Amino acid sequence: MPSATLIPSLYGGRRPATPAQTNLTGNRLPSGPPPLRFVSRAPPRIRWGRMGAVRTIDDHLREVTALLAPLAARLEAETLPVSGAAIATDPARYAHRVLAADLVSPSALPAFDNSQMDGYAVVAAELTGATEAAPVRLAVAPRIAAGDPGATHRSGTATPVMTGAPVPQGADAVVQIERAIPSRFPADGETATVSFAAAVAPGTFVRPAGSDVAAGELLLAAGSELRGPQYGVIAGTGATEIEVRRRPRVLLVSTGHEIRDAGTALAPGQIYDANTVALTVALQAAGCAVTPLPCRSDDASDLLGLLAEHAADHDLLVTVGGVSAGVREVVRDALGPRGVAFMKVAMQPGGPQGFGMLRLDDEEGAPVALPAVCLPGNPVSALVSFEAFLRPALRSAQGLTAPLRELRSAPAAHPFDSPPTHHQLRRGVLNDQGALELVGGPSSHLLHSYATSTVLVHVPVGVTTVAAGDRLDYWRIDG
Ligand SMILES: Nc1nc2c(c(=O)[nH]1)N[C@H]1C(S)=C(S)[C@@H](COP(=O)(O)OP(=O)(O)OC[C@H]3O[C@@H](n4cnc5c(N)ncnc54)[C@H](O)[C@@H]3O)O[C@H]1N2
Ligand code: MOO
Repeated sequence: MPSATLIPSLYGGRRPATPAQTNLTGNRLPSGPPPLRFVSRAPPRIRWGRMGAVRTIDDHLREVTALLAPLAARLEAETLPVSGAAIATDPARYAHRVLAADLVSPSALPAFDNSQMDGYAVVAAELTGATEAAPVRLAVAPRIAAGDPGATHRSGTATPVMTGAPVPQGADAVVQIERAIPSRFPADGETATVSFAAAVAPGTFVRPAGSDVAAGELLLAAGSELRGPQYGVIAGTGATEIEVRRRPRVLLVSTGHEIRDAGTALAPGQIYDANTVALTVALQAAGCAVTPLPCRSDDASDLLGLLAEHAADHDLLVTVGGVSAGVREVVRDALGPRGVAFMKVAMQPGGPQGFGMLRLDDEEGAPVALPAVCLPGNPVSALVSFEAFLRPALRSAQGLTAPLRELRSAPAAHPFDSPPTHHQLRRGVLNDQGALELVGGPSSHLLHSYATSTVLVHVPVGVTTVAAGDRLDYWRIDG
């Protein structure tokens, strides 16, 4: 079985952050202990290559997280009604929401002591000494069903109670109907007695009031991600509305003059746009409201025109493509002179990256500052970069208590080589033996391989050869 290692650092950084550190855009990094720190995770049987000075995944994640951190203050609370009808009517409104403030339970769950079984409520002390040879016989009291008001228990009786029914005051245990003699409830109006051939411990099959959550107790902490169970327990306490964080509004601009929408005819050399769709879904799953506006031009002025029109309505710009070393790199050309830095992370895929506080004028000439994260255009590079940097940074900015995916480790199913100068994030699946099988090669155009994978497998910087059985870190990407 794969072992779980719930540590914050995924990848291993090379230098600790100091309180005075600033990032590439001049923003001061948070002081105190860095949230993501170097943890040596060298598996013993992996051969290590030479380590150069590299920008690690942790280094880059720390800076992207710092860039997005001020978003938190802008994501004010909004009220969300909670009901099955509201959720069924507008499911998108309820997906991937984050609680804005601690939620205190308005009532106790369960609200009253109730029965966990269909059976007889009794006073346990009255069954002391009951045996098959000498059963204890009690008169049957009027039946209590779920939804009936509570009753007061009379000594010397056993009260038929159904699952969820209030246990009558004074009774302290429930005996399942199967253990009663006879093992069926008397008919309506029938005067009867019931016998018990064994003692019962006090508290048996009684669900005490407040045993799940007490009134006034913390129900869910600020930063909780709301899924079915969370909405369920909120409704169960009787709460009808909650405060959630406003979604970050993300302007998603995939670039490239050769890119076209599916459904249109392609000229030679053109390709369909996979990145806009994949990243729209990925950003939505990270809680964002996404505006996908592709830029089908490699001309920086076209991109700047699009940004001038839409920047002010958004909290974050995510671009895809146009960041490497070609003749015209539209994102570099347009954003480089306006506050965004471009660099290489020692990671494959996802080497070329950009981020910073973009400063430009809107259509009316008013200055706008917008955090920008610029991902490389190869589809696998874009998605892996999203996983490694943007997803955790966005989740941190929304105050989520667990911004990172759970990191686990498992043995490699087969041997493979790795470039020692780069972290590798290979795509793979866990096989039936719990070992990691790679899917496809390392190249970053292999989107189908990514789409049929369920995990990202991390091979650290310095590793040249992985043998079958070497333990590697991985995290799931299928949820
Ligand atoms: N001389 C160098 N060339 C390249 C380097 C380098 O360091 N030196 N880095 C390589 C790496 S690594 C990557 S990753 C890419 C990044 O390139 P860009 O961010 O500039 O992206 P593009 O050139 O625009 O596109 C790359 C690739 O991906 C395809 N693409 C782009 N957008 C989409 C989309 N929306 N849907 C589907 N496919 C898309 C595009 O057609 C290209 O094939 O640069 C390397 N080159
Ligand atoms: O490193 Mo690029 O992001 O793979 O192809």
